[in-house]
Amino acid sequence: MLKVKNLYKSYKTGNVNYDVLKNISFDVKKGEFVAVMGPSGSGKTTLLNCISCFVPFEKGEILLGGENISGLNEESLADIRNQKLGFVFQDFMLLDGLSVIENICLPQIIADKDVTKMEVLANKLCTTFGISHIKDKYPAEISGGEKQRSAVARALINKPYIILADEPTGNLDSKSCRAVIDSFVQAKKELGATVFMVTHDSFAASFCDRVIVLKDGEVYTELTKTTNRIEFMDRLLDTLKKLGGDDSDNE
Ligand SMILES: Nc1ncnc2c1ncn2[C@@H]1O[C@H](COP(=O)(O)OP(=O)(O)OP(=O)(O)O)[C@@H](O)[C@H]1O
Repeated sequence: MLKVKNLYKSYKTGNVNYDVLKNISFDVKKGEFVAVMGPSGSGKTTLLNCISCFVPFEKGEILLGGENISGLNEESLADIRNQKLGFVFQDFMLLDGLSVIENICLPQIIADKDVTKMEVLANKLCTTFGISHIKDKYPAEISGGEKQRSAVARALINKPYIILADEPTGNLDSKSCRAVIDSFVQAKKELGATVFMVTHDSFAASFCDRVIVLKDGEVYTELTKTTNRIEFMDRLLDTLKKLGGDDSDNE
């Protein structure tokens, strides 16, 4: 579903080039729930932004559903962003002037889809994520967890290849955090969704199938859940502790 091959990305500050991503390679299979973790500054957001087609990269390849996005023009990248990617952001990015159901329909409206069909799809997603009772409310009238579940529903309405989530639990209390993670797990189980999430939160990451750990712009290690969530979280915390990062602060 997602293939990253020998990816390099640098930023130029003055005359100096800083290598931020160095020879990153990994795959995410259809229906997998994968997290990216690592210390602050290790390149997680930059990696997500490259996959999101938001920032260009110098070397390497990113394939989405088999299609190589390197070298595509801005118009094609915009199409990919709208039709093949679903986004869930830390601060929800719901439009205040639209109701929950209108927010969920937004990617379909942008893609100029049929209104009746989009309403059917949006209502189904509301049922799946248990937000039918708030679908006519506005973002200011719903809780943080409900906002995130609405954002997950919106990310899924165009049936994207993959959902990209940037710190989706970062602003939430533990109950709302759990609601968001449950909605990803549900999207994976019931809709076969593929989810790729950047997080500092080992509790959230412990619900994933696999965690890619970055250090100084390189893949330090990949951890796969083999037995149960608690054992996986212990291994994650051990690994993050060895890195000396700031990611073991959620327990
Ligand atoms: N637009 C930019 N211009 C120059 N340098 C940048 C830019 N964006 C990020 N960087 C640098 O790239 C490195 C990686 O940043 P990035 O935001 O990807 O790390 P991160 O792992 O997501 O960090 P955090 O966990 O703190 O969010 C950092 O050293 C950062 O200062």
